[in-house]
Amino acid sequence: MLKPRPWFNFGLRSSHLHPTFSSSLSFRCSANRAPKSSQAAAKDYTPPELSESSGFVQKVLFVPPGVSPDEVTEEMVLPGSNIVLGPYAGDAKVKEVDFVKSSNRAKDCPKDGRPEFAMLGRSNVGKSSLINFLVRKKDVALTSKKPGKTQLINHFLINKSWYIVDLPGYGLAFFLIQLTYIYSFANAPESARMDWSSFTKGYFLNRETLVSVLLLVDASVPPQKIDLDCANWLGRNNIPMTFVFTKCDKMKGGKGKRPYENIRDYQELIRENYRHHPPWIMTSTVTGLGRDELLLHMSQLRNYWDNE
Ligand SMILES: Nc1nc2c(ncn2[C@@H]2O[C@H](COP(=O)(O)OP(=O)(O)OP(=O)(O)O)[C@@H](O)[C@H]2O)c(=O)[nH]1
Ligand SMILES: [Mg+2]
Repeated sequence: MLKPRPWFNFGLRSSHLHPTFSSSLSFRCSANRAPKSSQAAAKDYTPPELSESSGFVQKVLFVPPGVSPDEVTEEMVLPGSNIVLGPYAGDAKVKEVDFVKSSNRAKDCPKDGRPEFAMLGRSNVGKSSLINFLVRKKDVALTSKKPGKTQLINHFLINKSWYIVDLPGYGLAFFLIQLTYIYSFANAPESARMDWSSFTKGYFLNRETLVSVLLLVDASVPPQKIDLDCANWLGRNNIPMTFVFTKCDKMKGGKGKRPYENIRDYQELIRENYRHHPPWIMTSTVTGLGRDELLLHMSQLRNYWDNE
């Protein structure tokens, strides 16, 4: 039996064709106020006006267990995110990390019942780097400039009490095809694009101790259909997720969009599919953006999980 995770009922729409509420999330990052660095990007993003109804708060902010939407104030929203900090947050420091094992099937993963967070995202999005960043160690998880580095389900035990799980990336074919400029693949059916191995899918569908997926999305490129497909697949299967935008330090020049613009575009697409916006947060392993905030978010989910 999967433990209920009531904080993650985002209400995935059955059809992607019916956006029911308009674009009400107020990004105050206008083109005239383009931030100079990614840190500035996070600071420049201000949460929506909280004077509006609690229904509005629920649509754009992630309100965790223990918090009523009516009591949310701007100070409670973690910088560079839509995440409200609640009473379950705490004990967010990483004091020690141990690599436990690599598994090639969900069945072989640790069975000690400890809660875990899984890193999911396209190959090369920065999953392994984010783990090293969170635990402040260089080489706990192996990273590479070339996609396809992580091939198994890798469990890292934090403070002897919870796990971060590194996974192989999806979309390797997509990545290679993009490189060779064959864009037709982008129009392939979802099933064809969701090319990550069935063992990874088995992990998501059967892992009882999974508190949340961290779905990593590269903020330095425009929204990719494969990432939206992945979010929808998780939503359809009631698997809780947090969007973690990576590489927020990368600044595009010329016509290239800046990370916060890509994030805004991505969120507009997500909003079409969900009644409540899932939690999201901006990060950069280069500038340190989002580390403490993400750990706090993970702590509130984990502590709630532990107490239920
Ligand atoms: N500029 C920048 N580069 C990053 C960031 N995070 C990761 N990278 C780089 O992205 C590349 C891929 O990182 P990995 O962590 O190996 O990516 P992965 O998602 O684990 O890739 P697979 O194991 O192939 O699925 C490496 O060259 C990293 O240095 C970031 O926040 N900013
Ligand atoms: Mg990796």
